[in-house]
Amino acid sequence: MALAGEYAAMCNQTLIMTKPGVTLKKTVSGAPVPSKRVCFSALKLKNYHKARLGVKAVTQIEVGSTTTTEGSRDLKGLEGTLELDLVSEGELRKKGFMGLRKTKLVCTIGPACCSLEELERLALEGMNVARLNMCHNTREWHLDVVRKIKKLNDKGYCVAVMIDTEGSQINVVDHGAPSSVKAEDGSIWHFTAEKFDGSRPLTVQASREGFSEGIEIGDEVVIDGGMATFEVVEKIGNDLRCKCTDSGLLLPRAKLSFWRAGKLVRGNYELPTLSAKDWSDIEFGVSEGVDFIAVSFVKDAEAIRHLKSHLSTKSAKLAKVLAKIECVESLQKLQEIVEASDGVMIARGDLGVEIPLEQIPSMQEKIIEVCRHLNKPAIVASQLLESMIQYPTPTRAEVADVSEAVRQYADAVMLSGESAVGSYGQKALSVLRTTSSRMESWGREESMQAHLNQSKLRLSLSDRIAEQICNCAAEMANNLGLDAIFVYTRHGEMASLLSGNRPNPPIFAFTSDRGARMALSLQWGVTPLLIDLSDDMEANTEKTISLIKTKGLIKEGDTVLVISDIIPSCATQTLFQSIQVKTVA
Ligand SMILES: Nc1ncnc2c1ncn2[C@@H]1O[C@H](COP(=O)(O)OP(=O)(O)OP(=O)(O)O)[C@@H](O)[C@H]1O
Ligand SMILES: CC(=O)C(=O)O
Ligand SMILES: [K+]
Ligand SMILES: [Mg+2]
Repeated sequence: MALAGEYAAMCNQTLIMTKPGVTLKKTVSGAPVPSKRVCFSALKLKNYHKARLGVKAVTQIEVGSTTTTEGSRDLKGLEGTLELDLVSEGELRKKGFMGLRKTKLVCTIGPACCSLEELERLALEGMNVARLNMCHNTREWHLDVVRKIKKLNDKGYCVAVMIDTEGSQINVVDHGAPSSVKAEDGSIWHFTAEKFDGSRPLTVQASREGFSEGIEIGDEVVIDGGMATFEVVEKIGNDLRCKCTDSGLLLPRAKLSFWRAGKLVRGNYELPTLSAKDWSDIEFGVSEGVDFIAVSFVKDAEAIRHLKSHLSTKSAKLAKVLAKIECVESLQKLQEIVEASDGVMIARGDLGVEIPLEQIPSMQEKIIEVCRHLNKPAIVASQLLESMIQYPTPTRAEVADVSEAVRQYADAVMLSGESAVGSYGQKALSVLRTTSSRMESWGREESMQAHLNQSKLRLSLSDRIAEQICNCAAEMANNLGLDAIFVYTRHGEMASLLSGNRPNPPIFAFTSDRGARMALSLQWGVTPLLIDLSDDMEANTEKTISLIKTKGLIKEGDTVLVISDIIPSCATQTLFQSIQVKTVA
């Protein structure tokens, strides 16, 4: 058996392989389990071998199928509640296991969708994560949105909250008009950091004092990655006089970048990744218990490590730190940044200001690949359905862009202005949802999953065992055409490792850790559920199957693969890990 062979090869000095067909008496936390074994072949590391070889953990891999015999076991103490969010439950009822969407949906919240009713409509439409961009609006406004989302979660939704830092960027603060202004070819503009009253025509106030440091005559000022271009013709103190060389629109908060001979110029100033305002926003996020902190303009892994270690001293519930890949430096240090972070956002808006647009698609594919190898979630962001800010239908090209992100197995796709300020936010979300689902089912029908050679992520034997179990479990679930994967997980680790394999059946992750449940909201194919778990795995499985059955979401004959990273706290402190296939009786 390949699975057993792989195991034996991995740690052959510690495992004994039994012959296929040999039935081993299974014990869970010392208790015999009255489950009917249909077929059974197994590997088992016995305790005496453990002692003889000086191995700390016992690993039992069971490959076989059992029929759950509900009722044969004393179900006392198994009663409890299972928090499955309303939306997944509805989807499951309507479309069955394979109908569950795998790609997660992130919505930027703004004035167009910030009432409780509007937020609920987005939640119903499938929003998994609500993003708050700290560049915009007030602390009170953000607080109000966070509180409303908590209210929705209390009602049975499961929407995680992400804050996105402002970061150090140079953008237009004022250009003398409430909306856009056209810069005409040959017109001369004045760029300054000074505040001015609205009456000065052809003047742009930039967001940073030192914006012109290191900039020379002849350099180019590019607006929003190419919306308009100027040439610096004179420096007057810290101000720049510029001639428009490529006419176009200046939008409110447009981004400025500086170029010399086709290369991006970094001024002498070194802007910190996290400004004083960012730190204050992070304190706010921590105090409100947000689930994700997305860090803008990450230049190296150190900024991420620094924030993570700061957070670890702050509270028991750790927000996950996402690195936004949106500048040249983040591309140059991609691997180390992804390694240090809990996931990334491919922020194509600013990335397109810093690299030529034609490089964005290949960069996106590369970043997703690096993330998949390191098992970190990746969000594809910006302009996915940009035209829907104004129009009720997307362009065909936009639908193709969303489909491509799904085909590349991004964990999540994101709406920006479409939901924050657009007229058709809910409709845009529905386009993301239906497009993702269609692409996912097409991929399954055509068996397009290229099996990813998982890089060896973990160093310790027990972590590598967990990793290998998940790789094998995902392959088994696909090959056997199982209905679902049930993973019982303390902190989400095994659910995440399973997700990394992009298996066909949905992954139901049972956890008693609220933070872990929310963090899993961003992971491909995982439906996280909250439940009280005990050390008795058999009891956990029976309890969940019984509760899901009571809800009418699972029926006789359904087959589920069961794995777990729950380590019993029994006296021997043995690590118990198994793969079981259960047929619901
Ligand atoms: N909280 C908010 N309040 C008001 N407007 C918002 C808010 N959040 C977003 N917007 C609007 O939606 C637009 C798109 O939002 P988004 O956060 O994606 O982008 P951004 O500000 O261009 O850049 P970045 O994501 O790089 O910080 C913004 O330009 C802004 O006009
Ligand atoms: C999302 C974001 O920050 C960007 O696209 O630039
Ligand atoms: K931002
Ligand atoms: Mg950005």
